[in-house]
Amino acid sequence: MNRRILVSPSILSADFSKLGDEIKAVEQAGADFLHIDVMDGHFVPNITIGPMIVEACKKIATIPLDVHLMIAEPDRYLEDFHAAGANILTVHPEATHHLHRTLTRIRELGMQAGAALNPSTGLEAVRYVLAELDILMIMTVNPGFGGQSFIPTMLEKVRSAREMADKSGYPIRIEVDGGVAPSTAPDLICAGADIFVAGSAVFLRPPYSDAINLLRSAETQCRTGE
Ligand SMILES: O=C(CO)[C@H](O)[C@H](O)COP(=O)(O)O
Repeated sequence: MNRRILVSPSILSADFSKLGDEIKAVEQAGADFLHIDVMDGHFVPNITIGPMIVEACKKIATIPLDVHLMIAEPDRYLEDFHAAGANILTVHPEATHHLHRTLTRIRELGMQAGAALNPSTGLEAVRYVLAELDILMIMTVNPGFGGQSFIPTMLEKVRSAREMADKSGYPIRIEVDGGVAPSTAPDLICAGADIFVAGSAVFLRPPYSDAINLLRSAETQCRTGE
């Protein structure tokens, strides 16, 4: 297991009254990406932020913006999020009729393409688009809210996703989102995850550098079986 673990703090758990400072703080604490959860109150029950806020984040952040679209008909907004400064754009196959076309367009625009699977969605949803994928995100909670409990059966799904990605021969990263914490991180790394989205485990556990290092150090526990 030689993959470097990347940490993508989710600003959903940040203090929005001082978002700029929060972004600078997680960057200084060693975050690899900045995770931005876009929710439309339709595909998921919650409503969060749109391209305008992504654009504002881009003015502050120097690390890549990892934008997760939890919205219906994401194809309508790919250009907007690209213009706003997204570096990675992740969509849900459950929300688009033509995933292959969506992923292709994301890459054409110059962004990395991600597909996120709800807990109940099987890996078959992405099997035939692996060539178009940079990141496969396994949702380890039902999308919509921060601070939910990790769904234990998702571990097996992460393992199968890693196997499928490795067999494909494409350099696909496995990102996990939801309930990622020091208690769940070692098993997730052992199962093959290499990008951690973490909202409450970072923003609600200052100092942020300790929180991020704690998640990364789970790698050692996996290697040694501690
Ligand atoms: O997509 C999400 C929820 O739908 C999130 O990224 C969420 O912010 C993760 O939060 P936590 O780390 O607190 O579980």
